[in-house]
Amino acid sequence: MAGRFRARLVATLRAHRGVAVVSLTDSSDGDRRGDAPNGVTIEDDGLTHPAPRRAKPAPSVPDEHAFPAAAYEACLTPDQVDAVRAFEALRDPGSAVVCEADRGRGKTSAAGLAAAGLAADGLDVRVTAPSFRGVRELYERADALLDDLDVDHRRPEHTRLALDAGGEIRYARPPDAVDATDEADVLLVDEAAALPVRLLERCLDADAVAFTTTVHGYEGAGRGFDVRFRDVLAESDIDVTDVRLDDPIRYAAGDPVEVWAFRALLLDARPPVAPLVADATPETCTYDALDSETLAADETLLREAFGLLVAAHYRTEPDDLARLLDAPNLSVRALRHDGHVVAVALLAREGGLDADTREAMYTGRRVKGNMLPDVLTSQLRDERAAEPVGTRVVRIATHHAARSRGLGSALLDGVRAEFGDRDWLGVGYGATADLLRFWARNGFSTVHLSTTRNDTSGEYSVLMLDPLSADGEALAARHESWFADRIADVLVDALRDLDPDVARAALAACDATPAPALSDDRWRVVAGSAYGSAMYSVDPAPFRRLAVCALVRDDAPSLVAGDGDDAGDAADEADRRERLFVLKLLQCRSWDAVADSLGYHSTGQAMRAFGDALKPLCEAWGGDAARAERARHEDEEQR
Ligand SMILES: CC(=O)SCCNC(=O)CCNC(=O)[C@H](O)C(C)(C)COP(=O)(O)OP(=O)(O)OC[C@H]1O[C@@H](n2cnc3c(N)ncnc32)[C@H](O)[C@@H]1OP(=O)(O)O
Ligand SMILES: Nc1ncnc2c1ncn2[C@@H]1O[C@H](COP(=O)(O)OP(=O)(O)OP(=O)(O)O)[C@@H](O)[C@H]1O
Repeated sequence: MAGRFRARLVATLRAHRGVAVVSLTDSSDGDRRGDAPNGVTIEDDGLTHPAPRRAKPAPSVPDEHAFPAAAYEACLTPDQVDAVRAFEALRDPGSAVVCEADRGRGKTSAAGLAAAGLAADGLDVRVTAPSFRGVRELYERADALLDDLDVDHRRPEHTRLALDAGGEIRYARPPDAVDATDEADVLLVDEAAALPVRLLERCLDADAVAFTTTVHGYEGAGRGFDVRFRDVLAESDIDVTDVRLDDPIRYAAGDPVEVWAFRALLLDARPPVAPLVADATPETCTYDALDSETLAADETLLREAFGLLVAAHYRTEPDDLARLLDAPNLSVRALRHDGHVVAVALLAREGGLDADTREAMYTGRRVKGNMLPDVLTSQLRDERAAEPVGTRVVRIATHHAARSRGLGSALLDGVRAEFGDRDWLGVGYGATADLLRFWARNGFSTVHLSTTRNDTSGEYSVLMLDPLSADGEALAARHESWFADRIADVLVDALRDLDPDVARAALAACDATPAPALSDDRWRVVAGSAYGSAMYSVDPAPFRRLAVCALVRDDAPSLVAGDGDDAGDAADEADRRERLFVLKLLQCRSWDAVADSLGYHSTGQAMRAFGDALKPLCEAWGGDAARAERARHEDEEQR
């Protein structure tokens, strides 16, 4: 049997009850049991005694209900009735519903019945989920219920169901849904655990919001719905109604195939329980290579390592387990405390490609398993990029009970030491300001920001490199300096909606040293605008260049000159001025929008802060031209 994943499937199929196993044979001596056709041997008929039966608890219409009775008559289980009833709370602004269930318990269908009930009341219902595919069931239930109710409705678009009398059900991708919470009366978030907590928090801006989540399965382990988002909900003043569906619909209770699928695909893999790793520190841990043979042979270790990787990522699929066990270019490294996995990294060997393959990659052929060199080669047109060999950190995660004590960094140190004979370490991930800081502190430098958003998380990806050899240095250096050169033009275009804090963090993490390189004429415009009444709008380019230098260079001065009395206030204002540079100079927003989003009292105040922020830059880099301009303005003021 080729492949550890296939071997696992076969072994678990044989070990689990309720799975029929037949062999195809050449002989015609027929079956060993009963009436199988020639050439087929039934090894196990898979029948269980008694056969699993779907319990048929009769759902009934609750005595009191706000949605039409037909919504409850359409339910298949009493649990589903309770869920639809709980969704009634959404008719009141300021409410939230959390509906939890295992797979196949009918939660998406319950949300569909509720959506129809709400829309029939004239409400606009916005539905979001990691993909539209996941909410087709919701639309089917809603459509059928509206038919039952004789409510006239149309489907003008695939993703929109509009009631003639008003009210609609409309799908939006998660990033778009959170940008438009004020456009609907109710927001329904399906598979909420598969979304980043940052987006879930923004969902709370909706008038009324419901989250449905899978308890088990990869999504249930996803980062943070239970760990962090529950706390956010508890601390908010929103009225939360919780409801849980246990009655199975898709399968019978205890269905052997469901049990087998859970086990074989590790749908319930979890990191070790917190007390086992609570005392872990870099000093108590061992750095271990978990090769795929070891993982395949040690179920507990596999569950812990895979469980941690799943918990660190929004969208895990069965393919990921197959890759972990079989992909030749992947490997797993972990820190273990008392044998338990407390931090884990999935690594890929990338690059080291010969000239022909590099040329093919350059001309557009996908060369599998080379994400980072591929982007540098095919998008950034660097045909030499795939020559050096590197280690890409595909995923890394530290147990939630042991974060921020140096374990993630220690694991990266171990990886760096082990793979020090390669040219680079690299990483690509959905950029957030916190993660950028984590990687920057670990020596990684920004070389690229993607120009399209991730459909589900709304994040832009960042690519970072940590060079380990002279070839790695050369690769990183040319992409760092190119990134610093081109980023201003990207921020005004494809990245004009990038969060300014992500932009700041990405620029700060870039190890380039761009030079202002301004002519004296241009320094006079900049200094004239810092110290006098010259206007930046007559020649924005030098200001934009200076903004990049200020945000990228390690030796850039603070944008708040002098040591004020209150260092904390000065640091806050320096942060705000950096955001001002991003929004105004790099993303070219209007003064009104900038003042508004940064909390300046007026555009005048924002403009003065802008002028003041330029002064330290003139002093550090402006030379004689800027000094002379300053002196002339000071003379003028004294006169
Ligand atoms: C490619 C990818 O996978 S990108 C996605 C990364 N993974 C995730 O986002 C999953 C969820 N997050 C995690 O698992 C973790 O937060 C990780 C992997 C990002 C970081 O792991 P940690 O073990 O917390 O890292 P580590 O402790 O080394 O550094 C994190 C912080 O601790 C601080 N720190 C480092 N060493 C110490 C120490 N000895 N004592 C106290 N704090 C420390 C760092 O300064 C850093 O500060 P920050 O949190 O303010 O940024
Ligand atoms: N009230 C209902 N009427 C008709 N079919 C239903 C109803 N509720 C559930 N089902 C059927 O049961 C199956 C599971 O339902 P649904 O997709 O709503 O569950 P789920 O809990 O969201 O599951 P998953 O997380 O796997 O998507 C679907 O195939 C659906 O067609």
